[in-house]
Amino acid sequence: MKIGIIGLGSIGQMLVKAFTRSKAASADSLYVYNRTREKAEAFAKDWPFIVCDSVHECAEKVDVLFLCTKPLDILPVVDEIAKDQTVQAHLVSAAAGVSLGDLASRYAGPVSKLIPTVTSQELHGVSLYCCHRSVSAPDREALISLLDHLGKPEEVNESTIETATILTSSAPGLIAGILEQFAQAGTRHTPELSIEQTRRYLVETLLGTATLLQAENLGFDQLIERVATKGGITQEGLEVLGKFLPTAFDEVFAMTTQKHQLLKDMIAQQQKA
Ligand SMILES: O=C(O)[C@@H]1CCC=N1
Repeated sequence: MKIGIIGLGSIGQMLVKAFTRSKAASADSLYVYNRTREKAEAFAKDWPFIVCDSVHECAEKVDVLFLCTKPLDILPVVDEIAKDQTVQAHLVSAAAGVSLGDLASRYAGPVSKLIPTVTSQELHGVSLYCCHRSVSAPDREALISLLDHLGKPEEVNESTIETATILTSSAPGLIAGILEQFAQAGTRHTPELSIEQTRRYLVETLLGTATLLQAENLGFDQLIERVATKGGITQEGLEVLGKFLPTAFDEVFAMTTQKHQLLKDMIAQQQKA
């Protein structure tokens, strides 16, 4: 299976690293196009692949093509691919805000949507995907088995993908933001603990927490029960979180939904132009 990637931003780079590390792709089956060729050549020194000269060259060589450009660059790239009607690659757009309908309105071949996550570089994380009806069963299976290399693929429909995006793709950034606040509060409360110490404690604790949850297939409530003695210290902390976090997270979903809508409005403008 030949894999193509358009755009070497953080998601394009993550896919190159994950497909290479997991052996889903080899140096002679991975094709990459980036607007600045030098950046692709420099990256290929550490993570070897074939550097393409154009979007078209990449599209005509591969079976599946991941479009990892900014959302507003996706449709122009699809148009460039669709100009050559002999191209048959399965196009997989990795941009938020661009719908399956948008993609299918510009390209007659198979199209899918992927919401990847930066943690897939370590072969862990959820990859959200949905396939247009134009995607055949074998193309769908081939995509899922590629996504299997990135962690856990989860099929979603377009009515749930935006909320799911916050819980999977945005989440590493949001979790880092939460941990930074936690670390800063720790050092504010006890200045003898440096910010480096409090951050270090939390990173190791995060890793241990995720590993334990997974190893024993624990529910969050079961883990809480294991840590928090009834009437004990952790219980006090949990009560504070229960008071403030529901409003904070409701607001996170409200604001990110607004931003998704703004992006979809801009894509709709592109569709009209
Ligand atoms: O923050 C963003 O706009 C994108 C979508 C999800 C993760 N990154």
